[in-house]
Amino acid sequence: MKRVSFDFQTVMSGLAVLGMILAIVGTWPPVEGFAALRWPGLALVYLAGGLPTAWSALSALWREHILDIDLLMVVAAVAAAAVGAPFEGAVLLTLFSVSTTLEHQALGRARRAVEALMALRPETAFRKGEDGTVTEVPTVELAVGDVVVLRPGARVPTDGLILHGRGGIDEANITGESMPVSKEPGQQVFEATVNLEGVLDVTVTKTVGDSTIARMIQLVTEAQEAKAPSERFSAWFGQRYTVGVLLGAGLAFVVIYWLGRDWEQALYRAATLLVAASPCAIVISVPAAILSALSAAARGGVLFKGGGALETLAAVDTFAFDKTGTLTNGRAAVTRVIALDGEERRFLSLLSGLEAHSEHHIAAAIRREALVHGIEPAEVVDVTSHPSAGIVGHDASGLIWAGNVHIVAEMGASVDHAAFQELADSAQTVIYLGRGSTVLGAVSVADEARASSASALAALRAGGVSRIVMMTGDRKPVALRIGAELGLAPDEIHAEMLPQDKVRKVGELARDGKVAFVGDGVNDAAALARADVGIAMGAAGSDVALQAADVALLSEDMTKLADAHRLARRTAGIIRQNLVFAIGAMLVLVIGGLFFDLPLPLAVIGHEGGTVLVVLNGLRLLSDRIRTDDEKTRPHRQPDLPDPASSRLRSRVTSPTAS
Ligand SMILES: Nc1ncnc2c1ncn2[C@@H]1O[C@H](COP(=O)(O)OP(=O)(O)OP(=O)(O)O)[C@@H](O)[C@H]1O
Ligand SMILES: [Zn+2]
Repeated sequence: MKRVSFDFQTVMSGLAVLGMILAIVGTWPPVEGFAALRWPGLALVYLAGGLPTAWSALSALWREHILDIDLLMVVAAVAAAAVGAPFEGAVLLTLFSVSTTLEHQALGRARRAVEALMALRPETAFRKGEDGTVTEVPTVELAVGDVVVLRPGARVPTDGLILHGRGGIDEANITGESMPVSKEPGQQVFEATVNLEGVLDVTVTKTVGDSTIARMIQLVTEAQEAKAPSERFSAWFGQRYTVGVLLGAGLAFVVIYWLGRDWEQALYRAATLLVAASPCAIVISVPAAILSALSAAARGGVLFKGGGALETLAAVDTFAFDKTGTLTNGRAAVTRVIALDGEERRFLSLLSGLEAHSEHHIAAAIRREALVHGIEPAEVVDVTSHPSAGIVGHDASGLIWAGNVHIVAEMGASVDHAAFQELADSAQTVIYLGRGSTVLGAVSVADEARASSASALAALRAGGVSRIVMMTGDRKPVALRIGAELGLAPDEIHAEMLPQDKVRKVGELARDGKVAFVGDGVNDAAALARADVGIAMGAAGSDVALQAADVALLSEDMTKLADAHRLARRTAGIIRQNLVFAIGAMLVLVIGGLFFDLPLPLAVIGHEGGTVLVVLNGLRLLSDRIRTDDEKTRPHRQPDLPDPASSRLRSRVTSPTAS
């Protein structure tokens, strides 16, 4: 439907240009003998350049009671023809038609930038059967649980988990990062990313319809429909203003006539004013910038759910961060295991059986610990999770629980035991496991700050963010250690917070300015919704968080967040430039039309030229460096490589069992 009208527009402006050439040849004195071409040429311009616009403007007026700005152009052209200046009117219609085509093309380019993602999907995949045979099937036929084989150089057909094999994956398509990420069994791979060197078996976790790319396309499509406040304003303004211009031009006609010019001259002046005062440039200046910025951001792995989120982000001066999985990489590792009865393996079996039911980063760390020691998780049923406290379930002998001191207190247990003292004094997360009111033991879990977090916070501060705070459900000592690594002051660190505490704190911060909250977990959803801009860690975060957020970061690289903030500010700046320029140009033309006998063709050139210029200015955002990962422009960037610290943590694992 869009496509058809776009082609129609191009053909019509082509015909208008042809008509204009005929009219020029027929009018221009040096080319004699072609005078017969003048009238058919002018007629063609009026028909091809004016009729479609008049038709759609009149039907909008009739059906939706909306006065289309384009109608002003047609009225001016007709008025020009009526006073014996059909040639000027034709110039107006031709330029108008050509510039409308250019605008369509330019905005279409911004839209298509995202649609190009679709083209990255591989058409077919190699599915491995039960018996190990491999068949090529269309990607759309893949079901959750299927195993596909990826050869080196192949694109990942849909989201999945690596079952066997390891190697580097180029994720630039969806995260904008040029640095390959090395992956091993158990890690996620995303649709359309490229497997570089390994042979991988991948278990499908999402069908093509639900995959990362499908989600991106959906988000961007929604974004294009959710209009930004300034966009709504210019539409509103355009309406009121168009009526105003029509009335103003009518008034000008009356006044100029009354001042003693003949009616033809007065009408010509009025038509010039109509063109000069048309707000086309003002109305297009905002969507041109926003659409381009949204597309650039999407290609850099930052998805805005609407132009409004982009505009609000530009005004944000306070950033609140969740800790686990947001500022830290969420790849926590178990550092110590204390079983009070000395039976470590049975203890880990019970704990991992309980944590098998949790999505929390801590739970994943505990499961991994059990796995590398070849410990079978115990059977635990009837599990409920207590957000920010722990998890409760039942095994064959009754109620068991795991979590922090909150859940210990809730169960009427006590951790006043010499064996736990060392853990409590450490700067690590401590999880107690208990049965009824008895504590069975504890594990400590340590998580590291993302390599990109410190530089991202520094970049945000450099970009004018005045307050940065960290909020976590974790213990104070852990929060202080991570916070110190990231250069946060103690009063910027808030620990032991329940989900509702985070919401309250965001509300408090919002009293002195716009607040962005960045989080990933189920426990962050309410704070994400409360903040002026909620930003979720997209690919790695929970679906609940993604749902509640206004912006999703698909990249693991935190500096993309600072880039997104910079892009938002740059967009706001370009919108301001566009509005100042458009209003300025309009004032010059109107003054020229009123007091300096500005000829109609000049008014037309000024008007259409200005409109095309603001569109091109907005289009500059399309190539913003957020979508590239140019090392030269990012001196501080550090990739999130598996850091030595986390392998140090794992070094106490003595007998990793090979699969
Ligand atoms: N599944 C679980 N198993 C054990 N303990 C848990 C579990 N979920 C939460 N907890 C306990 O509750 C604490 C707070 O959890 P919460 O999810 O609110 O914060 P977090 O995700 O650890 O940190 P952040 O708020 O920075 O993301 C954890 O540090 C842990 O002690
Ligand atoms: Zn216009």
